[in-house]
Amino acid sequence: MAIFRFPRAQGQAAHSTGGDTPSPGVFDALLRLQATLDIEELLAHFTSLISGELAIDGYSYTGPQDSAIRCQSGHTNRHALAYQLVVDAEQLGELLVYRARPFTEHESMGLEDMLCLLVYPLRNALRYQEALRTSFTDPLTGLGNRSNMYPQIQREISLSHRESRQASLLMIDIDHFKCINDSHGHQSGDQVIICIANIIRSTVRDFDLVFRYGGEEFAVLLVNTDATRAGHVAERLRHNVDQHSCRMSDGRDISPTISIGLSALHDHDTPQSLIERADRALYRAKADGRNCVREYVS
Ligand SMILES: Nc1nc2c(ncn2[C@@H]2O[C@H](COP(=O)(O)OP(=O)(O)OP(=O)(O)O)[C@@H](O)[C@H]2O)c(=O)[nH]1
Repeated sequence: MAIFRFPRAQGQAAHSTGGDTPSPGVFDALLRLQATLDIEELLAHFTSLISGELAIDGYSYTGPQDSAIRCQSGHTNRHALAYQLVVDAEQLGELLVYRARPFTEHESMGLEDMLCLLVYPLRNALRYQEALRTSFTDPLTGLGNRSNMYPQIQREISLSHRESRQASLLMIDIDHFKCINDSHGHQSGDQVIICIANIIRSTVRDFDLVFRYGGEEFAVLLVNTDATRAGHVAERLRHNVDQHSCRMSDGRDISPTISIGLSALHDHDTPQSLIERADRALYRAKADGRNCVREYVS
């Protein structure tokens, strides 16, 4: 894979001979590339821009490490041009374009000229996506945060209604967490929150939605799960936490417990009404002595 660095070093100047003033077509393409922060849309503009010079069958793009960004369009084929994109030493991921016929030297030089138009808009789009991701993520646990939770639950409610499937919500609270903070310190409290978040994530399925609701409280939307099955999941989760000791960085172990409130999705639920019922069930679990699961009953 070639490394495409921008700005280019001297001697690697653009290959085109058209002078410094961009042609109206290139200027127009530049405007379109700069008008979007959506990576898929950006790459679609870019591939339509290069298609005048270079017939390709498809492309694939992988964002920088840890970004989980993957886009592809069309199909792969026998021959590929592959570039690792770097701008001002910042890694922007890898782009591959495919087709059946081999690429000529002239075509690969042409593509490299076009990549000069892509890299800054791509960097802007990646930074924007990262800012979005950060604003929706709880920095302590890496789970979705509360502002991420409402739109995601709303989306899942709509899907569940449309596809006539069930869903259930668990509200989870660490018991006597104030005592943990008071006896072991706030930092250990944070480590307990991380430990519980990890147990929750590893107990539920990958496509269930897990959020840190705030403080020592979590919410889990169990997708395609009725109240009976949600009760089993909640009990397994409670049991897993009860049986686990959280190892602190100073070597001490803390053994927290959790209380769980459960509510199944109703026909006319909003995220708020579903959360409110699960919260009431959670209060009942606390009132019943903690370290237990309670389902909302009207
Ligand atoms: N370490 C740490 N503590 C937090 C965080 N967020 C909230 N807390 C603390 O969590 C504690 C919650 O206490 P309470 O709401 O009284 O609940 P509790 O002690 O768990 O009691 P029950 O829920 O009734 O079992 C408070 O002392 C908060 O300051 C956090 O991010 N880290």
